[in-house]
Amino acid sequence: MNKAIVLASNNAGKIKEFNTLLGDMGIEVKPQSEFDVVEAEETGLTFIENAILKARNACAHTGLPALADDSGIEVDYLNGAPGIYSARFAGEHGNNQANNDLLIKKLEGVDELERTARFHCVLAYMRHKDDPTPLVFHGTWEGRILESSTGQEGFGYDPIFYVPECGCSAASLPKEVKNQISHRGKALKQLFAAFQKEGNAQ
Ligand SMILES: O=c1nc[nH]c2c1ncn2[C@H]1C[C@H](O)[C@@H](COP(=O)(O)OP(=O)(O)OP(=O)(O)O)O1
Ligand SMILES: [Mg+2]
Repeated sequence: MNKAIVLASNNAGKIKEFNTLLGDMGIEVKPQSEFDVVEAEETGLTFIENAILKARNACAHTGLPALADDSGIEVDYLNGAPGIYSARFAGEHGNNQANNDLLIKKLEGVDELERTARFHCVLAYMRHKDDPTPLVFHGTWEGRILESSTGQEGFGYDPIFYVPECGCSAASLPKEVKNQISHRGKALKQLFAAFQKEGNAQ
């Protein structure tokens, strides 16, 4: 029997997307809250390091394989900020409203053509806490920062992220559409292909 995979995230928005996407792939994950995993400190300087820190922490606490996601938004006009600090851009971790307000403020008066940005998602899958070869995948999603929020779906920076390929904000997209084309969707497709190649890494 396959062992359960722990999803090393406490972000409700991410967890929803993972449940849908992984469910479609026939992979079952359980959020780390079900195992009372204490949140890892994100002390890395890259998405890759932070994703591995989170996955390793969940493996260590549960003895199970774990999948972690470290993600964020890179804004060209701000030389890549907020980047790995996206969740704590305005100070308090996970205050989406404050983060979005600050980003809009920092881009006040900046021309549309200079508001380019992209989401990054790095996934790390570790089979056990000492796994020396974690599976690591990276997906990106290109867009630009809007001048105000629009749309009710998604989470985080979605209401201020304009998606040129769709002509609306990420938060205006139906969930299924976002999941197909987002940074997370792209990274997960790579993970799924690797699982299939390994003959089910679970
Ligand atoms: O699809 C997305 N749509 C909108 N915003 C997004 C997305 N993907 C990442 N983001 C933002 C949210 C948060 O500001 C940061 C992730 O920070 P990150 O540390 O990876 O996640 P987190 O602390 O919220 O949860 P956890 O570490 O428990 O997985 O990027
Ligand atoms: Mg985090």
